[in-house]
Amino acid sequence: MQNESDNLHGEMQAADDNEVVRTENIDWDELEIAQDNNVDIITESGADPSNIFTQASIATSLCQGHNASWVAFTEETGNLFQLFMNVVRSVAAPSEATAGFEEMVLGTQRKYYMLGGKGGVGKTSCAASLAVKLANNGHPTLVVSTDPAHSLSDSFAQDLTGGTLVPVDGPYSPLFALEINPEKQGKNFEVSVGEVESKTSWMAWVLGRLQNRRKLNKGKGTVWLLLGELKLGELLNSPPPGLDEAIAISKVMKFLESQEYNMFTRIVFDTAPMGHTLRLLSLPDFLDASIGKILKLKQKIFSATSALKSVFGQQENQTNAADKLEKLRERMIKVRELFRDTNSTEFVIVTIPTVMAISESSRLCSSLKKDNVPVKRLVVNQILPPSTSDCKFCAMKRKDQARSISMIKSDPELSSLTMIQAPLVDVEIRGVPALQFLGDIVWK
Ligand SMILES: Nc1ncnc2c1ncn2[C@@H]1O[C@H](COP(=O)(O)OP(=O)(O)OP(=O)(O)O)[C@@H](O)[C@H]1O
Repeated sequence: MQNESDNLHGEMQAADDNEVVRTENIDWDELEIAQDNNVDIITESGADPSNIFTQASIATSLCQGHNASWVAFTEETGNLFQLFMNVVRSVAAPSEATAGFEEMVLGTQRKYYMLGGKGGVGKTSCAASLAVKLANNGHPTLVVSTDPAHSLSDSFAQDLTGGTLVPVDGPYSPLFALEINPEKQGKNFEVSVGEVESKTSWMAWVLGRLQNRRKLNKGKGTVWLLLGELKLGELLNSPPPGLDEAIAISKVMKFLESQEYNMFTRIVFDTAPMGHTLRLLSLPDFLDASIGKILKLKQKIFSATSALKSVFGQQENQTNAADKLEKLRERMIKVRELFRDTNSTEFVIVTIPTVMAISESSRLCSSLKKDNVPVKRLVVNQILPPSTSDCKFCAMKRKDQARSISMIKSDPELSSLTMIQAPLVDVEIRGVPALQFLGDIVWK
């Protein structure tokens, strides 16, 4: 088998442009070699019908935007190309509404797409396939995972774990991917808060001593009281849910402002499972309250008398820590604004056709709307493709899925969204050609 595969690779690499190579089966790697070498492939797939979908999947990818073409046939049935293409068409177009991809691709001003939903529904595959499609349609694109359980590396079949932008090979326009570790960002926040806390505790102690000795007037006593009220330890011990991800997103926003990265016209976020994302949305209000206190305190301390200034020999460090927090708060406000900006941002909910997933998606949708987050599209992923010969299990599953889809249609929150139905495919969605294939089905 290994030899057969090696032979095929060699044959395709050695082939001249538009030469025809015959093979029984090709996989994604071979497909890439064929594309690179502009080789036409004839797949003699045998009479095994279970092979048809895989071959059809490869066929659509191969024919998309490349000079290579694809034909499959068996000796028994003759030319199966038409049959395969029919399968592709029926599987690729189960949806009643299209995703409105034309609108997503329109314009050169920067747009952000946040994909979110319950864990395991296919958020990452949908986000990565959207990024590939946007890049293939002329947009320099960045895809970022802020989900602590990253699967973007697996999806692109590339190591993206370094926390830096990694170029993805394949699409026509530049595509970069980034896995950002939200927990690490959260830790940096703890350090900043910790710095302020240790300094303020120390100052509180000094101020208390001074006040006891009646060296402070009433006004400075107020500063002392304020210090006591801060309770920064609480902030540290129980950081607000979603903080990690909020910081991660704000970091991305920060570097996107720099000239080096302003070429990106589409940014796709693969967000953490929806609980986190939801709580993230209320975060800036929390930060306003908590960091606001720190900032107020900073102003009070800085307007203190020169006698106090001499006491605070470490004023410089304290300023840095408070400044860091102030900057963080400003960035958080930007994230909140970004989440709510209808012109530049859209939150796409990804779900699967089960009652549980749809109920959760409905709650997510309701919260997003309440928070004024623009949400227009709902991807219902992993729908069983049409079949004429269902086993009992598949027939039951199909019935369940149909019921779930009608539930969406009558759901008060979800029914107003554009529903994009994406089929469950029988190949693993892994690597750029596979993502391109999925993208062409989902994002139309
Ligand atoms: N339409 C589909 N057909 C077949 N397999 C799919 C489809 N969509 C996703 N998958 C597969 O399902 C698995 C989970 O997908 P993915 O990682 O995209 O989900 P996720 O929602 O991002 O999960 P997590 O929250 O755990 O990161 C992967 O193995 C992926 O290849």
